[in-house]
Amino acid sequence: MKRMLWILNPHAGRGAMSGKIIGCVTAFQQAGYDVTIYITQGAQDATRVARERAGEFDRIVCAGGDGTLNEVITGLMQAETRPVLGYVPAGTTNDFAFSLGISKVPAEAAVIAAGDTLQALDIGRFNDRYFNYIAAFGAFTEVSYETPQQTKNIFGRAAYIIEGIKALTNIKTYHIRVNSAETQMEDDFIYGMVTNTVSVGGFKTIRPDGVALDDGLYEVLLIYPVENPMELQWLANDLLTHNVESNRFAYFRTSKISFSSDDEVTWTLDGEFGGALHNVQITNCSRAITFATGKEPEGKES
Ligand SMILES: Nc1ncnc2c1ncn2[C@@H]1O[C@H](COP(=O)(O)OP(=O)(O)OP(=O)(O)O)[C@@H](O)[C@H]1O
Repeated sequence: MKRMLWILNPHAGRGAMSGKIIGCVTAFQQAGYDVTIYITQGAQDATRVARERAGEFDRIVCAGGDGTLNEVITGLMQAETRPVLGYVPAGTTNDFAFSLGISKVPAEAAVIAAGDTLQALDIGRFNDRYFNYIAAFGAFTEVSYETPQQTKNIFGRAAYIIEGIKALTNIKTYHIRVNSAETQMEDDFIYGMVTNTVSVGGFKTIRPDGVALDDGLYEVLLIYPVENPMELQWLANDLLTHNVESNRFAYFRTSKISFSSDDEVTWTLDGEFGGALHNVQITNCSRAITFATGKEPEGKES
């Protein structure tokens, strides 16, 4: 029999998994798996268990929100062998899962998690940590925790965030040196994000050729300071209309990028606190994780 480790955060999504476990385990067993369930006991427990036990199983399935998924992926990145990863979303937002066509209904997600539709995913290495879909800094990073599902892409997401902070008067500016093979700059920024676009709830991409989750590239968006509410409005418009020629932000794609600053910059990784840091090195670990997904994972839906 195939062996599965199911790592489950009992508190994710305010206990969203309670009452759903029988349906999920049934789906796993019907797919031919002998299931071991591990209930996480606190922060970082999912990372430890994934790292230590990955080699014992044919598949690992995570049930939780973005935070738990991030922890499991971190554990897999640190493990010697990496079994296929399945995901039963049980958080409050689940941007990442929906962009991969994974069902909101746990028993349906379990069928996908145990299924044979597989997709390689790029994983971001962020100093000695990892992220699945987004690393961001700036004044609005708390807001980005709550990005709604209808936000379709990197620009839409940023524009939404900016809409949300129009009432704020003091937007902090960060002086940062940015270095990648494609771009070197030193400037003031109010916000920045490095993201695997499609996975930020983004079914549409700004490039007609589409953006893949396994192309080894991240999209980088760095927003320059705004002086007044009118400029903030123009910035939001440029983002919403995908005006990549705008001089209000810098936008490019890269596989490796570093940020350094004299002052500490607070980052978020997949919506969780990523640290207050002077130096950040981000590398795209191309196709590092094989993920069990639903249908049509990229660029097809809206
Ligand atoms: N037994 C536990 N008790 C308390 N916290 C836990 C436990 N197990 C895991 N955690 C922590 O809970 C954190 C939040 O989980 P997660 O992000 O998956 O759920 P969520 O916050 O409800 O979902 P979302 O982030 O999608 O809104 C994880 O980062 C993890 O460290």
